[in-house]
Formats: sequence, C-alpha cells, structure tokens
Amino acid sequence: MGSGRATVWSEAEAPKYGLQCPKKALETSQILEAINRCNSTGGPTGTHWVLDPVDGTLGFVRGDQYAVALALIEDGKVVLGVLGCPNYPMKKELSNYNHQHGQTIPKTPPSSDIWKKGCVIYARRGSGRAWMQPLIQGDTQFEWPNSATLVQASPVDDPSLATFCEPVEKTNSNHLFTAGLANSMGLKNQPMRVHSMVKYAAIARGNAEVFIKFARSGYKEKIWDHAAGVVIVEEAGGVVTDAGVCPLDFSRGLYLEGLDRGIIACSGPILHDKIIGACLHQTMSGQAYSEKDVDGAADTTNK
Ligand SMILES: Nc1ncnc2c1ncn2[C@@H]1O[C@H](COP(=O)(O)OS(=O)(=O)O)[C@@H](OP(=O)(O)O)[C@H]1O
Ligand SMILES: [Mg+2]
Repeated sequence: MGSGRATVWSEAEAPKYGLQCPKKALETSQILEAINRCNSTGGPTGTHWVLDPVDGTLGFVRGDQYAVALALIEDGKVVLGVLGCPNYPMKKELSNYNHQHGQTIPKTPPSSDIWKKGCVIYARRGSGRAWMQPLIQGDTQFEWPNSATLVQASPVDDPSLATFCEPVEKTNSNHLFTAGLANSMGLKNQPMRVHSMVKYAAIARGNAEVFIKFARSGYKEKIWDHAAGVVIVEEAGGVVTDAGVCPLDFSRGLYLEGLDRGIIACSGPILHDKIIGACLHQTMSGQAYSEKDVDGAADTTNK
C-alpha cells in the first residue's frame, strides 16, 4: 500500500478532506490491521468500499504489472473507481513491450527512471470523464487538478487494427477460446497478455481496444478484481458486459454472481457488438469453452 512516507502524507492531508487525522502516524502493520478489520460482504444495499491492495499478485511478484484497486459501491452500483498502476508509466504504451516474452516491462529498464513513474486512473460514475495523473512520489503534494489529464478509450473500431488484452495465465482465462473469438472477429494483432486490472487501465487510456477474460466454469469472479476497472472504462467511453450482454452485477455480495461465461470490455460499442457476435458464433459452432482447453491447452504463445 505504499511507503511509510506516503502513509504520513495521506494522514497529513486528511483534514483538508474533512477527515479526522490519527493522533500518531500509523505504522504499516497498523494500516494492514485496519484493512483486515473490514468485514463487509457487499450486497444490494448500503455503501461499501472495495479494495484489492495488490491486484495481479503474480505480476507484482514478477516485477511486472500490478494494480492497487479501490472502488466505492453504493446500493449495488459502482460509483467510484481508482486504479494505481505503479509500473504503468504515464507516457508509455504497454503494447510497446511484451508480445514475445509475456512481460510488459523490459528486462533492462530504460536509462531514465520512467519505470518508477506509474500512473493513477480514476473516474466517478456519471461524470463521463476518466482522469489519469502520475503516482505521487516522495514529498510531492497533491493539489487538484495537479497534472491530471483526461483519458479516453480508443476510437479504433476496425478489429484488424485493434489490440486485445487478456490475463497472462491460461489457468485464469481460456487462451484457446479467446484466440478463436479473436480470429472469428478479425482481430489480427497478437494478444497483449498483462497481469491485473492494468488491462482495464489500458482500455481506458486508449492503449488497447479489447479485454476478454473467460475463466474456467465454476470459477467465481470477485467484485474487487473488476469494480474499479469497470467504472473507469465505462466513464472513458468503453463498454463492459458479460458474454450474454448483461452489465456486471456488483449487488450480489463478494462475487459477480450470475456472470454469463466471461467478461468483455471494449473501447466502444462497435467492437463490443462484434465480440458478442463472435461469442455466439463460437457457441453455435460447438466451440464453446471447455475445461480441456484450459488444462491441456496446446498454446505456446508468450511462454
Ligand atoms: N483460476 C482462476 N481463474 C480465473 N481468475 C482467477 C483464478 N485464480 C485467481 N484468479 C483471479 O484473477 C486475478 C488475476 O487476474 P490477472 O488478469 O492478473 O491474471 S494473470 O496473472 O494475468 O493470469 C487474481 O487476482 P489477484 O489475486 O489480485 O492477483 C484472482 O482474483
Ligand atoms: Mg485481484
């Protein structure tokens, strides 16, 4: 959740936002203990904060992409989303890296300290806007609008020009099934495999057009893995639904209950319609998702 210095900074800023400042700066362990005290199970009523302190754990461990994700859910609807992406620089496109090695950060970082300068992306439901700003480092004070800039989903609606991203691990999403979808809708580019909700950030920033995740049947998607990303993509002009064209339902507890097969996030409605059509085609032609595809996938991309 950030350095001790960042913690002290947040506490010092608290009164400015009408919050009571703790008498003594909290230690890291106290912050973790406070997070652990949370016991809400979500649901259709009330106000709930949803936090994924390290989303994309594997990416974090590998020194690759991960996110710190915070969302506010009111009466079952996500009203606010914030994604901190410490390894996603303001000015770099993820797609410049990765295809061959499944890694979005080059092994040898560029000489500048660009990789230390991640971004934060956030949006409020109904504002029609999504914002991005650099991660605040060291003693820098946050002063709205600071260097925040508006981000927008990509205008590209031609599948042959679109970039699609998906989880790195084929145990988390069926790569064979998504490759079939991509092929049948005419996506030509290699998939960009990225850990964490940085995939939603990439759609919101216009660095990719499509994010598809089809988990194995029986796996229940958790609200904290999607809440912040969904509101940010939608406010940046994108569309997010399940494969049955229903919005993701954040009102039914800790899981996205009732999710139809997988999650499809797109930069706009034209590409989204095409993927839904491709899904229907795959299902009708008997190429629907199967467990075998996940467990025994002869998929050699990004190894
Ligand atoms: N079996 C299975 N199927 C589907 N999804 C799963 C599965 N196991 C875990 N998870 C959840 O996926 C979250 C990580 O998603 P990613 O997109 O980062 O996956 S990947 O590392 O790029 O493959 C990951 O979030 P984190 O735990 O925050 O990393 C999990 O909540
Ligand atoms: Mg997660």
